[in-house]
Amino acid sequence: MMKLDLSHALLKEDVLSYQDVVSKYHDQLVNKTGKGNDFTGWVEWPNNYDKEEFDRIKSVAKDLRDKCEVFVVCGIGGSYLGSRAAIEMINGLYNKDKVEIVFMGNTFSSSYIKNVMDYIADKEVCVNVISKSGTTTETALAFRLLKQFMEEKYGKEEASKRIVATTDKARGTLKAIADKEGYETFVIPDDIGGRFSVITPVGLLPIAVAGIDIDAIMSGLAKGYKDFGDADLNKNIAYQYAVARRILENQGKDVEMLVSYEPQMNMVAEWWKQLFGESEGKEEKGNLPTSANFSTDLHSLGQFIQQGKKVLYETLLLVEKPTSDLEFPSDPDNADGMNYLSGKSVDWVNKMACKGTLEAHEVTGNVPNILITIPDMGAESFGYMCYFFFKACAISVYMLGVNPFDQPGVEVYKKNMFRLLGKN
Ligand SMILES: O=P(O)(O)OC[C@H]1O[C@](O)(CO)[C@@H](O)[C@@H]1O
Repeated sequence: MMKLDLSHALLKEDVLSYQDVVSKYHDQLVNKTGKGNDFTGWVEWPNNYDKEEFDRIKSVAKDLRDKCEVFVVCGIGGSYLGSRAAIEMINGLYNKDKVEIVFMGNTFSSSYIKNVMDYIADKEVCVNVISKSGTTTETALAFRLLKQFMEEKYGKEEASKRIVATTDKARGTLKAIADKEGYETFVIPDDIGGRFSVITPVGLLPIAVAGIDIDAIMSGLAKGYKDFGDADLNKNIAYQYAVARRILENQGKDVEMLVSYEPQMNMVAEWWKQLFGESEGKEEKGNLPTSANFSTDLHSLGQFIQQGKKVLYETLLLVEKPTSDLEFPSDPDNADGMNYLSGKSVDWVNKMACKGTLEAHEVTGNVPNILITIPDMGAESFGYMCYFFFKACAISVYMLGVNPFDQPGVEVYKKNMFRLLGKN
């Protein structure tokens, strides 16, 4: 389903020579003996997720789809990136589905928040507020505004039927509010951290409300579980990718740029950045995860990649089959001189741009390229890809000697902000 090609990665070490270290960390991950083992619930999730809750997600989503034109997802970080990534990847950027998904709670920007509130004012609205901790300030601030908006628009009783809370089973102020107001609730498992939570109700409810087949996501996840479950590096491309990242870091490459040639994959890159950035950016270690969309960004960042400081490697996240394609027309005048492409498919042009760029960056620019190819941008591929990156991330970060599953550094800004806001 997915392919990994390391032949353009300019690796100076053999990936397979890392078998012993990979086996050690694989054992720690699956036996829950490694760092942060309290947060490895995602490993077995494809087998042991709560099937009753899963069915409830589908029926609640159907209900919400009947009720609303706009579904507001209120969350930040892992509590919104995964669902947005899936929805944009699978549905595309200008989707004509009857329900529009809008994101809030991911910023303090008053301009953005007001913009959303004005936009939804005269529409039929339902809300999903999502927070594992139940105390995240961006989400809490936006949700208070949304709650008041919903109660003014629909009255308290109807509003409470249109708001769904996804949060911890017992902790946090969001759980207390949900209980008091009688909201439908979904639980974020204790042992799955935010950046791994797209495969739980956190991601699955908004994705289902967007009309996407979440059974297909879980089936892709199960296939990923099977294909990326082997400690043997020869058989596990997720682990090969994990090792290649570390080898490139040893070669002085401190920045990993995830590159896609599909604009609807941009949010997948944002999701991937949180996954790798929060997992490995600790103890002054780790690659900086960044991203670009080609060919668009070849006209901005392309110059740096080709000839700038040699700090980065590219990880191309390629799509074999586009969601749709079109044939380039001929024009008898040929005033634009583009007839050389007449009859060709636009996706073929995109793929030739990719081929030419790979050669330019790798051969002329000496920039290593890791190639990951997914078959399409469907729901099953999304689930499969999630499991690939989860496993790769865990092993790659264990190889750095740090805990992949915490994020202590994020607290520093929060502490300063609370002091300035006068919170006690
Ligand atoms: O779901 P919560 O608890 O609101 O957290 C949102 C995000 O904030 C962080 O905790 C960082 O502060 C992320 O790890 C998390 O995904």
